[in-house]
Amino acid sequence: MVEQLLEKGYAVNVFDIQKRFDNDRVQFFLGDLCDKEALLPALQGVSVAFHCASPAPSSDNRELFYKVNFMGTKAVIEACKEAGVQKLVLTSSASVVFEGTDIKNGSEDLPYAKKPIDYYTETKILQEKEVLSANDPDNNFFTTAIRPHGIFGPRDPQLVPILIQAAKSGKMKFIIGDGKNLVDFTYVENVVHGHILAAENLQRHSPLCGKAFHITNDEPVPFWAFMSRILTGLNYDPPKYYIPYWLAYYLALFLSLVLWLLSPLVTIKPTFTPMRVALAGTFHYYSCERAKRDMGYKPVVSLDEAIDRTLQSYPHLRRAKA
Ligand SMILES: NC(=O)C1=CN([C@@H]2O[C@H](COP(=O)(O)OP(=O)(O)OC[C@H]3O[C@@H](n4cnc5c(N)ncnc54)[C@H](OP(=O)(O)O)[C@@H]3O)[C@@H](O)[C@H]2O)C=CC1
Ligand SMILES: CC(C)CCC[C@@H](C)[C@H]1CC[C@H]2C3=C(CC[C@]12C)[C@@]1(C)CCC(=O)C[C@@H]1CC3
Repeated sequence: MVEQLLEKGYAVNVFDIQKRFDNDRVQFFLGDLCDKEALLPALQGVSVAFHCASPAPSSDNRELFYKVNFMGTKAVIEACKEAGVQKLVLTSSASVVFEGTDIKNGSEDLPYAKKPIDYYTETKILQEKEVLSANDPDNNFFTTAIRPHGIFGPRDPQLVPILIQAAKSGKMKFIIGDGKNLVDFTYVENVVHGHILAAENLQRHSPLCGKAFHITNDEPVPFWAFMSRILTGLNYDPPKYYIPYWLAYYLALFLSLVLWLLSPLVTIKPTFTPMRVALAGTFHYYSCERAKRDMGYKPVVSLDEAIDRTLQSYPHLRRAKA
């Protein structure tokens, strides 16, 4: 996000809880977004704020999600209003409508999940509702939400590293379900492109005000074909045995129950959580027609090119050939 904004000639302030990069062209502010007072200096003189922070879904910490995604988002909104920021673009998630059952070409009109698959998703819903309802043209404050899905690309600490870690420990042997379920994986540059278009098109009377938009690669792929391509691209064997979806789901549920019972004694993070099994074994792809129509969105990097660039960016995860 920072790199594309700078490339387009925008001045950028970054607010984050840890400093993970150095760039002379960026003003960096260190702090917790739950602290409104800490946010204010970063927002002085700013016209657009992008709120992309969240604890990682794998942290599975209900209180932390509630504190950062819900209470923290309220603090971000208050701070934006107090500092005179005119536009707030939230990074939401397409998962706000996902309940663990198939979604095919889902539109933004699907209702929020009544039974979200985890605490992360539960608080992404609360967060999105807060941001969209804060849209207030009378006070010159405009809000919108971008809902990406399955973000991947260079430097992402989740998708490829978690997959390769699982392969290294011999856990990537099984295809969950029949392997035909289509899913969206979205290249990070397309996600960023959608955010910047949203900011540029968000203004009084625009259809973006108070609304959510899917941003995807617009090329749904079978979940297991995508995983296999990443694995083989980094010299790991693709999974080849099939396990029925419900068997995998109930095994993961049972495992999480056992680990919860053992949690006073030992903390173990399982690779196959019920949430990951649900994501691996169902259809979940979304239409980005509304973003095309209302902000002129079109993916700028194709899935093929995105996978190649991603594979090249992780030389340290490549397995040496025997
Ligand atoms: N990855 C995906 O597939 C998808 C992600 N999203 C959303 O995209 C956004 C970015 O996610 P992603 O790039 O994956 O995750 P990252 O972990 O890379 O980015 C989130 C950032 O938020 C920071 N952060 C967490 N808590 C706070 C806090 N209290 N105050 C300030 N900063 C904080 C994190 O810091 P630190 O790492 O130090 O905790 C991290 O730098 C999130 O809103 C996520 O919900 C939506 C759909 C799909
Ligand atoms: C062990 C394997 C079965 C799976 C390894 C890859 C997974 C780590 C990823 C596959 C789909 C990804 C995904 C997300 C995180 C990483 C995966 C589970 C999200 C949950 C991230 C946050 C969101 O908002 C939705 C994403 C859906 C897809």
